[in-house]
Amino acid sequence: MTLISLSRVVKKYSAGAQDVTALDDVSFDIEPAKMTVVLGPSGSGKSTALNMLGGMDTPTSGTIVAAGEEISSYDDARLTLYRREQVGFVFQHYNLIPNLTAAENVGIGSQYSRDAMSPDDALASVGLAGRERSFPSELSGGQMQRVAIARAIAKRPHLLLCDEPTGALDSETGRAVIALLRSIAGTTQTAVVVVTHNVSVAAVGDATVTLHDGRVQSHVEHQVPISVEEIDW
Ligand SMILES: Nc1ncnc2c1ncn2[C@@H]1O[C@H](COP(=O)(O)OP(=O)(O)OP(=O)(O)O)[C@@H](O)[C@H]1O
Repeated sequence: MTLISLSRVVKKYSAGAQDVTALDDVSFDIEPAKMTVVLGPSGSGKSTALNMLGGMDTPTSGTIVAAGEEISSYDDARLTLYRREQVGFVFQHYNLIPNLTAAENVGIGSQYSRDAMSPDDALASVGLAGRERSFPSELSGGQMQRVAIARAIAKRPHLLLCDEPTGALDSETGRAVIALLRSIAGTTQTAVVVVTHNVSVAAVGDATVTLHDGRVQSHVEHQVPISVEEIDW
């Protein structure tokens, strides 16, 4: 079963007098309960594809269908609801609010959700029980990223989008974060999408979509993904 499908998606930006084609006839599916890695060099269209999946931007042409709804035809108000109810976001630099505790940061991510996990439960699920009252400055990079993941999953999103989630972490901490993201996909119905330019992370996922110059260069399913210990960082 597919959670979200991009079909023949084109995204053009106007940059001064010139148009930039960030996505050029891109089609791929994202499955629930799986981790999909989106790989590609700088400028290949990874963030643009993530923005499309997350309803942060709309295509110039083509369609995006999420859970049976054509979100590419949504107006801003419906896209906001889609993001709020169905999508969790994790960023390279965590984006935590410095003067709020870990639990308060997590609570902010799910304040509009009806069926959210409590911040304490969400933090426990990422291995941070006991750190609820810590401020971001009292946490390591890996712990801050775990708080950010707890914030993203507390509302029980269908889709968890992670843009370079290990980009600011050392290899050991990065492996642990990838292991956590994979276990979230494995233990819930959440579709996890990880954007990276680290080629070795790709084989850890259930599928890898490789972009190049805004086009899908390859889409590979891994029947037996490698373990995080095997990542050659
Ligand atoms: N808002 C925008 N306005 C104009 N051009 C844009 C905009 N956003 C992206 N682009 C262009 O679209 C192309 C794809 O950009 P995108 O950020 O999706 O690539 P990326 O693979 O995520 O790169 P990186 O790994 O460096 O983040 C690039 O040529 C970029 O300059």
